[in-house]
Amino acid sequence: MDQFVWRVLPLLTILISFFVFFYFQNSDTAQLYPIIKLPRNQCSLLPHHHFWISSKRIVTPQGIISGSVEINEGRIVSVVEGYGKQGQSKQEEIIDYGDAVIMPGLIDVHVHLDEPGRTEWEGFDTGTRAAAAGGVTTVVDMPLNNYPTTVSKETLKLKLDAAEDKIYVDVGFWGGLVPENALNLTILDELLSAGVLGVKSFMCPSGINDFPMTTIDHIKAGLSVLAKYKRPIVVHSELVQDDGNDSEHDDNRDPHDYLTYLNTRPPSWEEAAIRQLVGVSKDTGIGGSLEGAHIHIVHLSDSSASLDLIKEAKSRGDSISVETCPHYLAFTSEEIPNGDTRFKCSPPIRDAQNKDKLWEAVLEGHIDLLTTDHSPTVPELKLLEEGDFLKAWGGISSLQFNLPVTWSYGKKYGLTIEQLSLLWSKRPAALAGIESKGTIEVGNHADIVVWQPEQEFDLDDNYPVFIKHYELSAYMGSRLSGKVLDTYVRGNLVFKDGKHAPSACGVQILAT
Ligand SMILES: NC(=O)N[C@H]1NC(=O)NC1=O
Ligand SMILES: [Zn+2]
Ligand SMILES: [Zn+2]
Repeated sequence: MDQFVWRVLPLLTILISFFVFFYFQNSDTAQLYPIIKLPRNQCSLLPHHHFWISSKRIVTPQGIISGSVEINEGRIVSVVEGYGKQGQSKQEEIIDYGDAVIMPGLIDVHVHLDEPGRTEWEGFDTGTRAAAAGGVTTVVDMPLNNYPTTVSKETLKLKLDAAEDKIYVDVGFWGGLVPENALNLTILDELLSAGVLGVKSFMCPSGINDFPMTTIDHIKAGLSVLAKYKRPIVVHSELVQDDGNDSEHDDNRDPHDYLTYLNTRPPSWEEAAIRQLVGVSKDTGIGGSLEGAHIHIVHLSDSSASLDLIKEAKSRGDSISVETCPHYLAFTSEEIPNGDTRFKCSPPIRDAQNKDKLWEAVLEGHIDLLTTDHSPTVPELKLLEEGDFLKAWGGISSLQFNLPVTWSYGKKYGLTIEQLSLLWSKRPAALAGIESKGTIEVGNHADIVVWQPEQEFDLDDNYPVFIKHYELSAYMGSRLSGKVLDTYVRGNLVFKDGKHAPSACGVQILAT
């Protein structure tokens, strides 16, 4: 007997060591996303660590099912058809949402949170409260509008410090590609190594002095480093052309007329920028000199020539993608009232025919994903009273309204709930390289929005809106359908019935 034990014991020890080793190997993402930072009752409006949510409409990668999602310690541990698990008896741990939709939380990869430096425009606290209230469980913050801009590992550190203990949803960060770090690639390398998910650059003036524009050569230089890290560049794709009507210096033009502004930024600007980008993206495909890098075009507005260039690049195998924003899918230039600068953004909102074509491209899958480009400012710069489209800040504030706006306008074009979920969760997660998010699947973070597509509501002064200066949002005053009921971030119920959890337990997502 003794002899047997002595033979088996070393074997057992080796086996256990292997298990322990592989367990910790696989839990490396836990370090990236600590599930619980504070006592649960402060992070969540629910006391449970382990519970089921059920409904007749759960959006899974395999389609919509009637069933239950089991959540334990922040992760999805089972997805089953039917009510709860067999033998599961504690009724209070099943939350039955009836026919409300249970869907992956939205992932908005284009949000300007403006902190530090311009917190009076928008900040981590207000911005992520708005996200939670809108069913957005992850945002990726843009590197500009904050001061200083996020263009080095030192300025990223300022961002991370500013976000500490203020975020209600998970937040990742884009760095900025500007001439300075494109000409000194060590700075860019350090920024990427510090954890930004990729970089953002402008091919035209950004409106922010310490975020200068990049030429295609700067972008090429940046891509050589991004290829090594396998991370994307996201590009504001407008290139100033001579054909833009320089209305600012034309005294006969009325700055209160939206068309005056529209004519200053024609579709040819987007086309020219994208033509240069697809000239470079040809090397991002398999076997290309920039393999591993990826070019993503932000907020496409032109649904004609620009889109054709992107389709062509995709069909030859380039690593390239494109987003558009709800405001290009909801509004048309014909409808924008005189002097209503709430609608000013760049590229501009174009005509009704362009909007129809943009929807067609979304529904046919040529546009990969949706983002807000949530970019608020203070009333003094939005110039609503003056109504001057040429001088007002360009940026639309809408983070909290992504879901109802996309749904309200999209359903008229035949958008399905599954398509909406691909556009707002799965594909944005893939672009940002955020693992474990974006779909309701076993092992993923329990990032979930529960919403009622059929429920209508008025976005009036009685509606709880959390974005800063919400009165400047172009959506205020509209009637929408698709009300967000509850939002879970890593199993924490962070928003319910107009209220947030007592503490901000979102985590910072850093690439490794
Ligand atoms: N700096 C900034 O937020 N700019 C954004 N605003 C806008 O309308 N388009 C943009 O790129
Ligand atoms: Zn932009
Ligand atoms: Zn932007």
